[in-house]
Amino acid sequence: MKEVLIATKNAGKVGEFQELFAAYDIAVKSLLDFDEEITDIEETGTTFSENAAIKAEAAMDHYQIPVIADDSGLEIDALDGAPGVYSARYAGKDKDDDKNMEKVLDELIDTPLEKRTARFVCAIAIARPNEDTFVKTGVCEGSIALMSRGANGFGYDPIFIPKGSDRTMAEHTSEEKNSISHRHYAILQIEEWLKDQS
Ligand SMILES: O=c1nc[nH]c2c1ncn2[C@H]1C[C@H](O)[C@@H](COP(=O)(O)OP(=O)(O)OP(=O)(O)O)O1
Ligand SMILES: [Mg+2]
Repeated sequence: MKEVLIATKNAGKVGEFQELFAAYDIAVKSLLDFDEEITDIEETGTTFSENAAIKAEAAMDHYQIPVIADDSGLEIDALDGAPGVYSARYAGKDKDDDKNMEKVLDELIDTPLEKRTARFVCAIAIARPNEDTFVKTGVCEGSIALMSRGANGFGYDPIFIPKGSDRTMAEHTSEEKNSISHRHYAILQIEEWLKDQS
């Protein structure tokens, strides 16, 4: 089975890529599998696409193999698109999912349900030695719940209700999430490349 390196240290993402790439017969390795630390890659871009390319290229430069990176996050309309590219570090550098969700819920405390529209965005970059990097994006529309519910998934899943559902993403099974997620839609756009790998 072919193996692909995902330049991420987020175990939640790794698990989803493992599930989603199984359909292409591709096994997943991540930066969590290497003892040797590639120093924390700084996400200095202003868009998900820029940050995905930065992460993929940094790891590709280091290992000299094709690398995939995922930069993703939550855009909330009532907060002018925040937390956006700052999703992981919204409540501070320690990247605490619970604190991040609490901050969002606090900021939306006076915002009624119909004005809590939001979306998950996922940019996936593929960087290869001596070739141009390309980036594709997927989106999952929804809204922010009034309180956190559910235990599946990761990140902001307990406060995100996908459009058309009455459950939070964290109340969806992984199979359900993987058929509607921003990550799923981004991966559909790199299908050709994935099929060439296996
Ligand atoms: O499916 C998702 N369900 C819930 N939350 C999600 C999802 N996808 C991204 N998110 C949130 C988590 C984190 O707050 C931010 C990603 O930030 P992002 O910089 O891309 O990832 P990260 O720093 O955790 O790991 P890394 O940069 O090593 O890939 O958006
Ligand atoms: Mg990050």
